[in-house]
Amino acid sequence: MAGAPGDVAELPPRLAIMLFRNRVLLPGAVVRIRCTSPTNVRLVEQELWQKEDRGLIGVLPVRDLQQTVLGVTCVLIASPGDRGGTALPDFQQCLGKQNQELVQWHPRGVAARALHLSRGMEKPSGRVTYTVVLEGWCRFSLKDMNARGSYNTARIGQLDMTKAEMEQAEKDPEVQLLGRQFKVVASELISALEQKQRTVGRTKILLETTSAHRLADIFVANFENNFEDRLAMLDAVDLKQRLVKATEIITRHLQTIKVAEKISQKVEGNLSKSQKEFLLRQQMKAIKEELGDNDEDEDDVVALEKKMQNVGMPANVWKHTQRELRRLRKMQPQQPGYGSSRTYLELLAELPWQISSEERELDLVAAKERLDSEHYGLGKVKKRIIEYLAVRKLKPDARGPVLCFVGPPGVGKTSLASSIAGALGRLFIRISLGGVKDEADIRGHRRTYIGSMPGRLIEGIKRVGVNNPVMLLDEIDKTGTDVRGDPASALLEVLDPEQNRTFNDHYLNVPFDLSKVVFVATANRIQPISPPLLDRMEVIELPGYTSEEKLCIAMRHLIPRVFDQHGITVQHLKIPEAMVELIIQRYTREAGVRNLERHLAALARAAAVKVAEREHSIHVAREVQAQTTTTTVVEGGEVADGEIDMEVEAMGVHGRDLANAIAGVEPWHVDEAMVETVLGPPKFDGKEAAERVSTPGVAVGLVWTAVGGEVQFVEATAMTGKGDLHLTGQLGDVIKESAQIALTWVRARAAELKLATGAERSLMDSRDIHIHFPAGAVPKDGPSAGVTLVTALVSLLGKRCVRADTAMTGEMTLRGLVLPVGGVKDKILAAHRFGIKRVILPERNFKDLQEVPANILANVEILLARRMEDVLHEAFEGGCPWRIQARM
Ligand SMILES: Nc1ncnc2c1ncn2[C@@H]1O[C@H](COP(=O)(O)OP(=O)(O)OP(=O)(O)O)[C@@H](O)[C@H]1O
Repeated sequence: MAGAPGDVAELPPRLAIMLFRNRVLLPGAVVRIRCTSPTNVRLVEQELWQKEDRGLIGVLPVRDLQQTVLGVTCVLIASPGDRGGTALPDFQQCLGKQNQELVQWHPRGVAARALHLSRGMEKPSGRVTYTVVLEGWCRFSLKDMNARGSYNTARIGQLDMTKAEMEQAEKDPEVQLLGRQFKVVASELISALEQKQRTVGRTKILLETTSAHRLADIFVANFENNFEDRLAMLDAVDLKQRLVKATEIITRHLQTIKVAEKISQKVEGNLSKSQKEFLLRQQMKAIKEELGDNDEDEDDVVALEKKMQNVGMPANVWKHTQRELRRLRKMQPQQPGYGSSRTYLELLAELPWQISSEERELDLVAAKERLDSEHYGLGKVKKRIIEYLAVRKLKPDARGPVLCFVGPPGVGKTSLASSIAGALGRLFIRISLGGVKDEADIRGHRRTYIGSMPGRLIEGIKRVGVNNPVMLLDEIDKTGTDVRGDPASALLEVLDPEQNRTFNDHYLNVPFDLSKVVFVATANRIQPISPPLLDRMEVIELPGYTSEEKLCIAMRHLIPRVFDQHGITVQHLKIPEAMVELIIQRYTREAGVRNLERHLAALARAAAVKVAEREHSIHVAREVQAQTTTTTVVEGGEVADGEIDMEVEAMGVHGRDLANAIAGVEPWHVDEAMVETVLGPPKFDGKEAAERVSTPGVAVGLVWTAVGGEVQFVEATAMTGKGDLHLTGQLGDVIKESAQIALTWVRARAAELKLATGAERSLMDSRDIHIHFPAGAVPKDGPSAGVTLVTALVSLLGKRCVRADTAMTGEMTLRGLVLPVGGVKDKILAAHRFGIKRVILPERNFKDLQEVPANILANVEILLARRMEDVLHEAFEGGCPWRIQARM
């Protein structure tokens, strides 16, 4: 017998029959069965095992009418788990009784051949068993059944067509169409299965190589478990009927798969978010474990959460934090945004939501002592600070004004603020606002920006770690406005007690209570501070120091502090008062004491080097001494000690120093030469004014700048031209106008002032005048140079020099009136520092003189002028050389 299953050459008229209970073998299907019942063992033995060509047997489905078990274990190899059906359709009646069992034979069966046979023995009983792999071959019909020994044989009739008949039938277009239809459904099923399991490769090959009707049997045998459907397939002898039935069964199967797929998707979707999250988390954990990754990040987040629980966040902030934490948990550390989210949460965890430093009971006497011990002078300022502290003591939650110290650099504004913190027993934090032009610097950037950060205030609060520090808003006048917003308006919110309770930093995005913070501000000038901001502060002015004050500050505060900072003591260095005075006069000309402190530090550094060297030489000298005690041998008549001395000298220590070092520590006295060695030649010699005013056309003015009062020279020169005025030296509009006024006034009074008469007059008017303000890189503005400008012009045109010891200030009008100006105290101090002995002031600035220390007034002669003529009268040696008619 040859050919594939289904290709029927010829079937024998009689076949031994094996009964398949509730199961159907279809042509092309392969099953493995284990035969243990005596009937089947005998059948296999006689019909298959003992026959050489391992012949054919008939497999006949039987339906159980009584649920008992036959001794046949049937396993469908290609479709395991064949369980069979239980329904009873209209069955061709073929009742038989066997072993007391009621079964119903199906009138059609399938001839099968054994692909494989094996014989076994049951262990305890010694009974023989067979395992047979059968392949369905072709359909037959049952004509009658006879017993042959213990099993049945049956007369059969061939149902399937022969190969030739089949080829003929396949040409039928309807068969072809049905065949194609079936193959489409079959391939769809294969693709559907392919997505789920990748073991359908063999079936796919069959799809391409096998004819449709044979495939129909194979597919139903493989994919359909239903007994009735399989029976119906067995009964479908006609090709068309078979293809239709198979298409129907396979389509149904396909639908089932699709529906099952949909359902499972739906079920998956219905898993609650948290269940899904849990599942994924578990999976992630398992993967991490598998990879050996430690769970540090997760632990970190837990630690972060714990930390947050303990910082006492307000309820709304805690809610917000929880949301953010949940977001973080869902992220992978490598994911973009993880880092920023973490940094943000860390900030939330680090902010002192509830942490306040304990404010000790305020002792006003101690506070005063402290202020006095840390700062020399500043009586009025200290008084105001004590008042401020007293109010806080009586009413701790009082919303007092914000103190704003205004004054030139180095006058102690910062250190006063830190003394306030010390007196209150609070921590101190300094926020530098110099150059802040972006509102985001105060309020932070929104987190949507890359690299966003909290503002300086929140950053400061985080740094200081308590919510009630003394916060110094340093250089509040240096905040500017540009397209990036107005920092001053953000500061308004900060300084307003009504609003700062819920200060909103853009980065933080939750309100932070700044109401417990004590704010103190500093500024060099009041003018740049916006009026609303200024309105929220109480301005306390700190003018510059006199030389005497500077001397006291240096002796009492700066020198001890500088010594301490450099690790030296009075045993190492002594700076006499005269030398400090020298430094003040010749090396500094500032309102504060910052440069003075710097110079003293330079001396201390030089002393530190000396001390270190000295200690080294003592060390070396001791070694030398130790050596000299043993080295007493004379070589070539020379004493070895001499050689050793030379060796020590080579290391940079002079014999005298060494002697000193060995004798004991001598303090190093600072003298003039030493000052010059360390600080260089003096910067100011007191002769500058005299040199500069030695030619006509130069006058000495006093101006007020951000760094206090300043001495300002005005130089004027004339040249042939058209009578134009040229101005240089970075001048603002107001000062330019002052120059114009001055020139007009002088030209208008040329005759009175006897500067020019008749023809000279027109000559003078046709000359160009050039006025220059030295220190050309420094911008200058303001009206107070008016009188100086006139004086310089009169000096130029009258060809007489002004007095070198006299400086002046004052605005002037076209009528020659001298108007009062600001910053008088600073200006007088500046003049004093400069070595100027006489100062001409507008008469109405008289009241400002009360602020000037008496020792300054004793050294500087103050001349008050109401009119320009008065100024001119005092500005030149021996009074005004010209007759001036005073008129109003
Ligand atoms: N009256 C004073 N008594 C003792 N030390 C002083 C006095 N005035 C200033 N100092 C010292 O001078 C130095 C500079 O002072 P500080 O830094 O407070 O100046 P500032 O006015 O804040 O300057 P800036 O405007 O540049 O910030 C500090 O070491 C300070 O202690």
